[in-house]
Amino acid sequence: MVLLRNISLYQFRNYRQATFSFEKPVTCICGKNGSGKTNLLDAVYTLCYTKSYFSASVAPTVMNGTEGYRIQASFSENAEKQHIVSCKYLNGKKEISCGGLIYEKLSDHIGRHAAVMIAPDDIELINDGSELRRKFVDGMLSQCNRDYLNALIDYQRALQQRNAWLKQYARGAAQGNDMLAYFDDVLDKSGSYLFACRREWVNGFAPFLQEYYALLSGGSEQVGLVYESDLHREPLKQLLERSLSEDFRYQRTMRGVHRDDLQLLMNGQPIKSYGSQGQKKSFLFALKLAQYGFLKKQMHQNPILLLDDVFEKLDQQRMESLLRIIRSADFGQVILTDTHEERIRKAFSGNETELGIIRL
Ligand SMILES: Nc1ncnc2c1ncn2[C@@H]1O[C@H](COP(=O)(O)OP(=O)(O)OP(=O)(O)O)[C@@H](O)[C@H]1O
Repeated sequence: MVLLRNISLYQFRNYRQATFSFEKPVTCICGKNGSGKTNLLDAVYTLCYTKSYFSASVAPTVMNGTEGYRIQASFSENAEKQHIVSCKYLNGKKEISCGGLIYEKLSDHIGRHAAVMIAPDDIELINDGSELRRKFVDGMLSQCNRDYLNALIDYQRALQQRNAWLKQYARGAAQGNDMLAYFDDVLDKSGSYLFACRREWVNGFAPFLQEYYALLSGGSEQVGLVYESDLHREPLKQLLERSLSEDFRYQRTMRGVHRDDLQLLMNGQPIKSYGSQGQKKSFLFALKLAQYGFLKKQMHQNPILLLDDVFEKLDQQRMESLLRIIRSADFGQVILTDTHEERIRKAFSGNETELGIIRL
């Protein structure tokens, strides 16, 4: 099992310079509000995914008043085999290396180390629009399928270029349909592949979701998910041709896999509209644990589970269920944060040897 052994942060968020060790299967980062617990989890996430979980742009992750950051961590596969992963950001350029080799493209690092984060604002995955759910699926599939990641990059680039072309055309600054035909070819090839992968993914993912929901809630509700896409009815090429007049009118591409969504269902009804707050929480945790189960199966490695402040928001029964699940043999390294050290110690009483504490 791959384990994170230690991590050093330099000018990352509130850390000028700090090093932390992880010696136990479960590590709890304890400290007062604003002491940097979430930032430390985010540093671990950044080393796995090449970017922050919490900030879309890099600027907020660089310590105020400085020009860049460095995060470096040691991972071990067994007692003899260790390797260093390093992420450096300076003057607008990010560089990642693994085992001393610098990646040509940051995306080449995706899939090397898996992590799953559960954070308080994640409930948006259920309540907000489709973009977050697409990102959730894309993040998961990009981790375990390089062709998916490449197709996603191609699709997004062609989509941006097509939208820019449509705007130029409306201003009279672009002519001819050669470029449009080229964009449509790229969108068709990459988009059709994304669609096929997402359709297959739903079938593999759903059993994990159902299993973890039942374990967490102990309830009798049936949960499920439906992949919604126009491509179920029509090939992408045809769809793009048919919606072209609409695209010209709105100056952007109105149809395609960038409009796909996931319907999250409880007893056949959308959980967003019908679920109680408690059911939504259980659903969210089940989604994330299913992400863990799916990645583990596809990548043949235990992702690192990162739990930010989750016990604060859970009732006693869900907290106990979650602890039982993450301490089972299916789960590897867990790093969590809590303001109350006592709460965590109590939760682990009888299993103290599993628990390490980092005090900030
Ligand atoms: N780029 C940055 N430069 C300097 N400080 C930063 C930067 N980004 C965030 N911080 C500081 O980090 C602190 C927040 O850290 P973090 O969110 O990790 O705290 P926390 O311990 O998780 O808190 P809580 O228990 O409230 O969730 C804040 O004091 C914030 O001002």
